[in-house]
Parts: sequence; structure tokens; C-alpha cells
Amino acid sequence: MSVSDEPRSGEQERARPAGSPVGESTLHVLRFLAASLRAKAAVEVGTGTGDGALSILGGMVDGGVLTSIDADPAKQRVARRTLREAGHQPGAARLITGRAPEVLPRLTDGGYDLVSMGPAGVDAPMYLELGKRLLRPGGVIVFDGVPPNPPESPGALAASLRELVRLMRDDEELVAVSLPTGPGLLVAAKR
Ligand SMILES: C[S@+](CC[C@H](N)C(=O)[O-])C[C@H]1O[C@@H](n2cnc3c(N)ncnc32)[C@H](O)[C@@H]1O
Repeated sequence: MSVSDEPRSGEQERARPAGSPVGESTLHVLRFLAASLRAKAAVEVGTGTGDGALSILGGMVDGGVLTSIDADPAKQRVARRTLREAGHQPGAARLITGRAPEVLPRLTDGGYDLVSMGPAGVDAPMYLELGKRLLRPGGVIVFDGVPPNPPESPGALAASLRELVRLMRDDEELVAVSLPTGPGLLVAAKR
């Protein structure tokens, strides 16, 4: 996770896109992005119990492969079952157990249409660097939990969010936008 090793409870919207084709949660946005990019290859940091994976796969083209990373193998077992029960073939998701800062550098440069970083944390700028190199031209990176104008409050998380917004806004290789979804989504396309 781009933040800390601890998920921030209650921040992930739980609404599942299935059965609700139009919606406004983070999960719906992920599915929308995967579909609009006609994503064949995507990366997710933080498999959790598989809700994000279901959404991303729900938008990807048939035969697309989602690479999803989680440090917790127990979570990934749950996610694997969730995906199987939803009818996805085992090959649709490549679940890699490990810490994202160690796994992301092993993935192929420019090989992915969509990179979902999960909730941004104190190390978000590092995750931007790790994620940006994975994107093909036109590919999109997504950080959750980033308000359009992160507060000037003290603390490492607020400082990291401000720095992330600044880096994405000032990066000439990126076209960034803040979406008012849930706690805020920061999204950027690579030129
Ligand atoms: C909020 S995210 C999961 C969200 C998930 N996409 C979903 O839809 O349920 C929490 C997950 O990220 C994992 N995680 C946190 N920090 C991590 C890191 N540095 N590397 C890999 N996984 C991490 C945790 O083990 C947890 O399963």
C-alpha cells in the first residue's frame, strides 16, 4: 500500500459494482478506468479481500491480467476465493505475495495500462515513482485517499499528500486530476 502497512479502516468504500452499473465509489471509478483504457494489464497494490480486484477485472478486456500485490497471504487466499466465486479464471489475476516496494521494481517498465496504488500514505511520493515507470503511454495511475487540496496540517501523512499532489501536478509527463470520490482520488495519465 502506498501509505503504511496498515489499511485505514472505513476509508475503502465497500459498494460492489456488480448489480449496480452506475455508481460513484472508488470501486466504480476503477472499473470505469479499466474499461476506458481497454486494459489488458493492470497492477493493484493491496489485494485485500479482492473487492478492488473484482472491480478492475470487471472493466478489463477479456483475457486481461491483473497483477495484485499484498504482503498478507491470508488476505490473498480470501481474494482468490472471491474471484473464483465471481467466475474469473485463475489466470485472470496474478496474486503476488510480498511488500509492494520490493515487488513493484520487478514488474515490467511500461507494461501496464492501469496502476492502482490504494490509499496514499507517508511514502506516497516513492510509490508515484515506482508506479509511473510501469505505465505505458496513456496509462493511468490512481491514488486513493487524497483530497484535492491536502490540508496544511502538521504530520507526515499530510506532508506526503501535499508532496504527492505537487509532484503529480508539476510532472510534465503526467496529466493529473483530482476526483471528489470518497476521501478523494488523485488520478494521472502518462503522456
Ligand atoms: C486498503 S488495502 C486493500 C484494498 C483492496 N484493494 C480491497 O479492495 O479490499 C489493504 C491491504 O493492503 C495490504 N498492504 C498494506 N501495505 C502493504 C505493502 N506495503 N505491500 C503490500 N501489501 C500491503 C494489506 O495487507 C491489506 O490487505
